[in-house]
Amino acid sequence: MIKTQNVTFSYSATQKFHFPDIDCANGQTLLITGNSGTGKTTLLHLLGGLLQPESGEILINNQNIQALSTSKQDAFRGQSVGMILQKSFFIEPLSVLDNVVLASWIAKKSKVQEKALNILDNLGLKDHVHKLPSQLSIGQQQRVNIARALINNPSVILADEPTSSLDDENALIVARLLSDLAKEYQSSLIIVTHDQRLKTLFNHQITLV
Ligand SMILES: Nc1ncnc2c1ncn2[C@@H]1O[C@H](COP(=O)(O)OP(=O)(O)OP(=O)(O)O)[C@@H](O)[C@H]1O
Repeated sequence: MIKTQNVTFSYSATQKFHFPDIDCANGQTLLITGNSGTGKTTLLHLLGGLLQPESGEILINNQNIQALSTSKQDAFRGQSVGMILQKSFFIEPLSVLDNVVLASWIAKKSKVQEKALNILDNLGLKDHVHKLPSQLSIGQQQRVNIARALINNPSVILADEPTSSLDDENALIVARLLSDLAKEYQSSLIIVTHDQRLKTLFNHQITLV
């Protein structure tokens, strides 16, 4: 689960964000919407530890992240948070499979080839595991991104606009897949998006203004 209380953040003295509190249980999906510039990506980066809040608390599995030292925060997040960023960043000379295995090596110092193959298979990428990421379509690359975020069984999955570059059919497939996987893995899934197509799919929503 992930919860926040009174989280604030500023990039400058003239622009202060005061975010609504979040409460997302295991297996649940929370959709965060809002117009451009309302702070969706900023909030996701705060939840993922890429930014530090000015004040307030972020609790993952009841652990207050800010109470940990910086190195412990990094280790904790590496093991308990999976991030799916808007743009896919792969190690281009490595195969799809090796890109996913590498994510487990970085976070846990273990190489989990079988598990990576299973997840990629679940995501319909069985025939593509030995290809280079650049040989896949954008929708397929997005699914590799998802596999990489899931390889360490994260308690929390954070997805930034995971469907905005996809056509209607693939957008719905990816959104449903993410939500189904969150249920299966009992992870909390947070999706930030301005993709109106997702609004009808999820009951649990917050709109930033
Ligand atoms: N690194 C930064 N330095 C200064 N200001 C920033 C930085 N990143 C974002 N901002 C500002 O913070 C505000 C919120 O940006 P953010 O990217 O979180 O919004 P968003 O809701 O995700 O927007 P979009 O839907 O367009 O991606 C914007 O006004 C933006 O210009």
